[in-house]
Amino acid sequence: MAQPPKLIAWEFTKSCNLSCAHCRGSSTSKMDKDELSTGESKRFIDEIANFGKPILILSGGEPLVRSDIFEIASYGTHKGLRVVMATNGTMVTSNIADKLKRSGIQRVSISIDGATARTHDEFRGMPGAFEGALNGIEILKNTGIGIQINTTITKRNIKEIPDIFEFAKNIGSDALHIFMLVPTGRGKEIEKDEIPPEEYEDILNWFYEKQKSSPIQLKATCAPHYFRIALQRSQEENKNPPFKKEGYNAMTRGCLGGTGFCFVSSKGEVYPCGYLPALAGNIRDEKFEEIWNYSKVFNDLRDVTKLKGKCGICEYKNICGGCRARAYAGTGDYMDEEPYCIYNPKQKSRVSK
Ligand code: HEM
Ligand SMILES: C[C@H]1O[C@@H](n2cnc3c(N)ncnc32)[C@H](O)[C@@H]1O
Ligand code: MET
Ligand code: SF4
Repeated sequence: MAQPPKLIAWEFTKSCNLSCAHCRGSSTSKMDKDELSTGESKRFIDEIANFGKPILILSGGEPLVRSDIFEIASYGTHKGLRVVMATNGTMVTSNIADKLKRSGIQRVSISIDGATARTHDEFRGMPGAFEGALNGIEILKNTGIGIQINTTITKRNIKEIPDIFEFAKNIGSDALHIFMLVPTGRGKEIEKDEIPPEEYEDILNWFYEKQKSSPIQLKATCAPHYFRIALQRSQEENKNPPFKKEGYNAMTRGCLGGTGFCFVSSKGEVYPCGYLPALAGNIRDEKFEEIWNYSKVFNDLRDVTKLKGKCGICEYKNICGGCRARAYAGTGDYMDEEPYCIYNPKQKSRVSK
């Protein structure tokens, strides 16, 4: 039987006050009537808590758009889950930050996609989004909630990443997590803004160098080949790889979709991650535990022998495994090779297609 998930990201609502260029959920201000109700949300938390004790990421859309978010966060905390929230930061007020704190939320991620207001606002589709996020960060910090900065890397901000790192340190955040643009949802429309594979390699090597002396945690999410790079580099340097196994700063394996992580949509659909539209089931029809244990897609993802192309013959397939969402976006097959990796596996045997 599979281990219960260590992390669940929950699109608590699809609705959002922004309309970012890359948004995987294609979120807008439109409210969806079919979202899980407060009661359904609590029953979902009961199911999760009876099964495991994962970190529950309340995400969206913009989770603060829903007024029952505090009730749900408190409910999760009381059931023994570590509840965190992902927000664009623009809706945070002192009152909201107090309620988040009281609901037991210990860390909140705020997305910052540029070191300047201009880059961030253009990407996030709203003038003032940068100021709003900075204001939100300040308030959350004053309330004593831990801050994580989430940054999606694209051609539009690649040159600003060192400044975003400085920014994340200066505002006293606990962590900077970088995300790689996945061409899904509205992200499909800005596919041209994906940085080329060689630049991925450069930025992830830069990231590896920085994490050696960084006072804040640096984590590359959805860049599974960071694990290959960090392993290659640490072997060259005769060092242990820089990965923690437990807690908020854990990094265990390249892609955790289906093995340690899953995504639940606002309508209760369960997916390996928010960027891979391969449906595993719906919590309205089946128990979450059954979907997690028995769905085809999760079982496929747990079996590295099913990986195709160069991922299938790669000596790093157990710790990297490629981005399954990017493979799916490229060919429609989520077990196909990761298209944004420049590494050539040593084994030259026949590549299964
Ligand atoms: C919307 C915001 C967030 C999203 C979409 C997100 C997404 C993800 C994803 C997709 C993974 C799995 C890595 C992979 O499959 O490549 C992950 C891992 C993780 N995230 Fe986040 N995350 C968010 C916010 C947070 C927050 C706020 C925290 C902590 C307070 C956090 C802590 C972690 C940890 C501990 C892991 C596990 C890493 C491992 O064991 O390898 N994340 N996140
Ligand atoms: C949780 C994080 O996911 C980011 N995010 C939203 N859509 C995409 C996408 N298509 N590709 C990569 N990251 C994305 C948000 O900007 C937020 O920072
Ligand atoms: N709206 C939040 C953010 O921008 C969380 C979800 S993004 C798909 O970070
Ligand atoms: S990325 Fe987040 S803030 Fe931007 S539109 Fe999507 S849900 Fe809203």
